Amino acid sequence: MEEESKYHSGLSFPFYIARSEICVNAAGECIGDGIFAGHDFDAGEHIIAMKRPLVVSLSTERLVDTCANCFAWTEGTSIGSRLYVPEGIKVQTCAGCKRFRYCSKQCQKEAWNRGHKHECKNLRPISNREIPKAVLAAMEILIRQKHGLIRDKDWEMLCRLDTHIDDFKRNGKYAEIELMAMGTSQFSWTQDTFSKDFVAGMYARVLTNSLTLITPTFDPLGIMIDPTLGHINHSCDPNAYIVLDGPEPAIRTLKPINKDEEVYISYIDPTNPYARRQSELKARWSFTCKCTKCQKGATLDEDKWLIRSEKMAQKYKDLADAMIELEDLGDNEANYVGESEDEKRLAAIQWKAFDMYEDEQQTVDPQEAIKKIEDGMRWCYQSGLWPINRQPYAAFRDDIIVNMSSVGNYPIAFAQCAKRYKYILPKLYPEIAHPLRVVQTWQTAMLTLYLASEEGAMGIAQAGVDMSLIAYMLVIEVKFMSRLSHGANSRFAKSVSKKFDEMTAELHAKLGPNAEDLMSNAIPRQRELFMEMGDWLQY
Ligand SMILES: C[S@@+](CC[C@H](N)C(=O)[O-])C[C@H]1O[C@@H](n2cnc3c(N)ncnc32)[C@H](O)[C@@H]1O
Repeated sequence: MEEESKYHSGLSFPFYIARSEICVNAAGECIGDGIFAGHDFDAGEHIIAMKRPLVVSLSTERLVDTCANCFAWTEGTSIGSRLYVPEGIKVQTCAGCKRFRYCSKQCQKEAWNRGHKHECKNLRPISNREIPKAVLAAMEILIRQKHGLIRDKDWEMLCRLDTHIDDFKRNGKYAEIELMAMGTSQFSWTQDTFSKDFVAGMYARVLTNSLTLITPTFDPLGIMIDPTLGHINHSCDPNAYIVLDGPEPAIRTLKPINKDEEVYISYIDPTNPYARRQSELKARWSFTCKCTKCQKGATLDEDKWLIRSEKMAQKYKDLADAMIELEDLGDNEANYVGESEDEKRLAAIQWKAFDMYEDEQQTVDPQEAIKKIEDGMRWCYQSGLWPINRQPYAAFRDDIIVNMSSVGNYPIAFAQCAKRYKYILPKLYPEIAHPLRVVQTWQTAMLTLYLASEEGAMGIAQAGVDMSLIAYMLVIEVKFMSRLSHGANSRFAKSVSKKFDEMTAELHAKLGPNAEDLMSNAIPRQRELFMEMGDWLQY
């Protein structure tokens, strides 16, 4: 790989692929590979950075506003937290296929040469048809291989990834795989090259080995499949993560990793309770997770309730009983709490919370989503069962911030950010340069800055509060942490640095020659005031 040689010159190769002890079958035999550190790494370093994943497929909603080559998402956030996207950028539809859009002639040309020229004409007659992203990804893989556009080494590594066909046959989903594979063959015009079974295997491989394509601020854009990235195994207590800098994915370390230690990322939200993590991994990736965290079972913070199940208010016991009677909660393994009657009630209450969460996540209209999120947050809060950092209570809060911002209710979004900053981020992401902690702090900083620019900070600032200094304090934090979370040369870290420079210049102009002293004296007090704002809202 040409990109490999530029890293760690003088050091041994940064990673290697070998048999992993975590992937074992029922007989205890190692049946899978993983990625291992080629030398020692500190936290906040990158292990691999590559030019782009082998194949990417944008989700249907993102096809209209995202460049299919460099993945620049052109819709700006109202609070400016996506400053890494060049200003004024727009995407234009490919005149041939009318499906993909590009932000420049250069991007269109790169995609064309990478393989689009072999599919563009064939996609034209089906331009109005919605094609699932996994089918589009499998189509691209087959087309590129048919035309000799995938390197032998990549193809060989890709084909080594497990298809999990036997699991699909066992869980009754194979018929669906075959159907999708038929579409993949037909739309890609590769029936002459690849057998039906081979295509079914490749489609299944995409389903079980793809990762989420994300922006540098972790908004999901689609899926990516890559032979190297696809070899990284999962842990609910990962020592690494994947971050994208435009089209360039990098594996970065969350914790120090010693030479020959296995590198793990998390395929799911590792802040979820034990049973939910297990069930999600089993359903989507067909394995029973035995990572160090799962070995501790439901004993960690993610599984703590505020009170014991038998202490639940009678009202909630009654509601739970009604739910158990009405809903089919028999197969409720993702919410498993325990065997007693009260624990089963607790599982039903939790089921309802996650059901509400999944429903609001599917809701496109922000006003409607806000109503659903508020119902969900109230459910968690008023039940008296949820610690503030237990899921999905914490995840509801992330969504209320996004939706309140998108309808222009910045004061509430801000107060929720303050609560999250004070109570949730340090608990859920104890590593200070955890990429989600950094990105959410950045979102808070930009929201604060926006409010600082509004007359009277839209009525939220109280005596003594200086919103621009609070924003500055948060930007300083992100500036230092983003070097570790995203890399000093990443577009994200550079856009944060640029914002920091602009804010520094403005504050100097406003405060005069003693600006530095004035700021360093005032910031600790502003931090205290910001922390107090974390208690403004009841929930
Ligand atoms: C993206 S692949 C990772 C590479 C894979 N080990 C291989 O050799 O092809 C995902 C698959 O790896 C296995 N796997 C990943 N993490 C695992 C874990 N923590 N425990 C058991 N199996 C795991 C599962 O079979 C899963 O479906």
